[in-house]
Amino acid sequence: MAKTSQFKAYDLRRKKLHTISSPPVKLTQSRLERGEWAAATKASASATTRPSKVTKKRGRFSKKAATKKPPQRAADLMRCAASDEIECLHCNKPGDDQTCGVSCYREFKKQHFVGKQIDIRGPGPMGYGAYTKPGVSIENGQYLDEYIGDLRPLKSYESSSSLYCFVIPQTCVVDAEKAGNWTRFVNSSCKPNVKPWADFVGKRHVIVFQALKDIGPEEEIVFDYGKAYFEKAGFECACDAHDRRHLPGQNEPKAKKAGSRR
Ligand SMILES: C[S@@+](CC[C@H](N)C(=O)[O-])C[C@H]1O[C@@H](n2cnc3c(N)ncnc32)[C@H](O)[C@@H]1O
Repeated sequence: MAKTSQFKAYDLRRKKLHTISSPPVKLTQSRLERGEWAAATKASASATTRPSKVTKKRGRFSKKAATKKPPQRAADLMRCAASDEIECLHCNKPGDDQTCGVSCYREFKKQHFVGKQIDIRGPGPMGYGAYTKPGVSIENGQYLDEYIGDLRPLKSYESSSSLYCFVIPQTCVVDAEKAGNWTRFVNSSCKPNVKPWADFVGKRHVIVFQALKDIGPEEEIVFDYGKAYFEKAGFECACDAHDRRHLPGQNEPKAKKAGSRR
């Protein structure tokens, strides 16, 4: 089971570090609630194998669906099938290469991830946010970290009210509402400085954040959640790239102040 602890945030107004009330809890790797997966697997198996008139007549029930086992561990779920169509972000070898595996994942984390160089600050108008620490800079193109959380069945996405979900196509939903790492605090902006990618490292599915530009010290890390996120959430984006609340991609950017140069 993934280790948990609590997040600390710096309150700029009170100039004090405080513990953010739980949830969320801090994770070092994604976690999976086995009961939830067992129930989802059972439900989808019974939906597939329920004998309709036609299937009963033919006596053909889906054996595969009936025998499908729920994942036991997060790592099992995130493992992707070896294939020459996917490339590891660390070794750049195709996924069916024997030398690519868990060591690529460990090395990639060690070489790139900047979690220790990030501060959580807030609460502010958008709740908490993630910032580079004083003196820390991140180069354009650098991978910052992996988005982790509770791994939920894909089917749960539509009915979920969580505003912390990423979908890994054909795999699962990563939901960081109750638990995750610092990336769960990354707010949305129409002027993003990072972008999340669904990719592969060491035969594992990952969602990784990559810098879109050089990021300076004490700068907020932000990405563009996209219009669909705000439509599902039922509120508009309040980022400061625009004068008023808006849906990403819809409104004109902030009007230039009188006298400002092009
Ligand atoms: C993934 S969380 C980001 C962390 C969050 N600020 C917190 O304190 O937990 C997404 C939530 O942050 C807030 N948020 C982030 N970016 C926003 C934006 N551009 N406009 C309005 N709300 C935003 C919304 O409440 C949204 O549901």
